[in-house]
Amino acid sequence: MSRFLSSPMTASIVGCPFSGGQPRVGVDQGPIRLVEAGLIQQLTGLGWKVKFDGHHQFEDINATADPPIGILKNPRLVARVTEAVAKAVGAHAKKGELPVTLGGDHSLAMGTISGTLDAHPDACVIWIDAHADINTVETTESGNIHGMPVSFLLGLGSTIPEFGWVKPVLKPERIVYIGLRDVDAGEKRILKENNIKAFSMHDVDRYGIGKVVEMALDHVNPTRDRPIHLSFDVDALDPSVAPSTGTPVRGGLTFREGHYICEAIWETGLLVALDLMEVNPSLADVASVKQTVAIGCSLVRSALGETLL
Ligand SMILES: NC(=[NH2+])NCCC[C@H](N)C(=O)O
Ligand SMILES: [Mn+2]
Ligand SMILES: [Mn+2]
Repeated sequence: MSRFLSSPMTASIVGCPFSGGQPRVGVDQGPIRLVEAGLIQQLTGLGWKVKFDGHHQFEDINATADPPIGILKNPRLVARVTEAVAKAVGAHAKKGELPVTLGGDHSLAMGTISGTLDAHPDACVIWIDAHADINTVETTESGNIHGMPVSFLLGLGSTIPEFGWVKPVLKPERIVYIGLRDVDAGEKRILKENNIKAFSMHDVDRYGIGKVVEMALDHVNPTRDRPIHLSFDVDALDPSVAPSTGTPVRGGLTFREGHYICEAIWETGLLVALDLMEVNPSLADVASVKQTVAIGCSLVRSALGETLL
């Protein structure tokens, strides 16, 4: 059950084979592998009506010259792809469907969250990640835009005309993080200055995942009536659980902690959009890839109502 979705409950798969927000090839194959692994049939099996008419083809966006802006890499490409994703996600959400966006790198969340907030302006965001992805144009050291989407959504840092379509639609009190353990110095400052709530792995150890999810919801959704956008970066999980990802960081969530988060968000009845990002099937050995893709599918199933009993 989700309070904001129309019946029959419809999941719209937004497949985004896109890697322009970071340097490693292969993350664009993530959505393809997730669908090949049977994700659509699995969701149908849970009782969802599933809409999927192929992965997005961003090829007409590709070809043109795209020199760095400052140190930002592929800025025009990322800007135009995320704009297209915002439109797709927004259109699904406005029809009362649940957009399930499969990445691709996490820069895509600039699009997915913009789309969600267009359809549900009072939505909050729960961001599951090893990283805060909140670098600004001023603080980024890598120039990889997948480390920056949150700052664009909040309107932090200096603006770039190429990203003019991104409106500062997100308020700092409407986002909460779980799983952080690799946060750049500049990002720590931004989190503090803007009073953004984050639960690191230290908090998960201290309180347990059950309490952390409850505290996260109390912060962004105290009266449990706001729509929820869940943005899940697979690198939030420990690399022993989900090895095939571009920026693994040890000390992450266990298999059950990751799934618990998805189950608990589903249980709120408030889910309106889901992102599953950063699965990179070209990293690590065949068995690790298979494991990571399988976990990507099972996280999505958990967020869409699969129960253990
Ligand atoms: N979506 C991700 N995996 N992000 C990793 C970001 C790493 C680093 N903080 C950067 O800005 O480059
Ligand atoms: Mn990450
Ligand atoms: Mn991320």
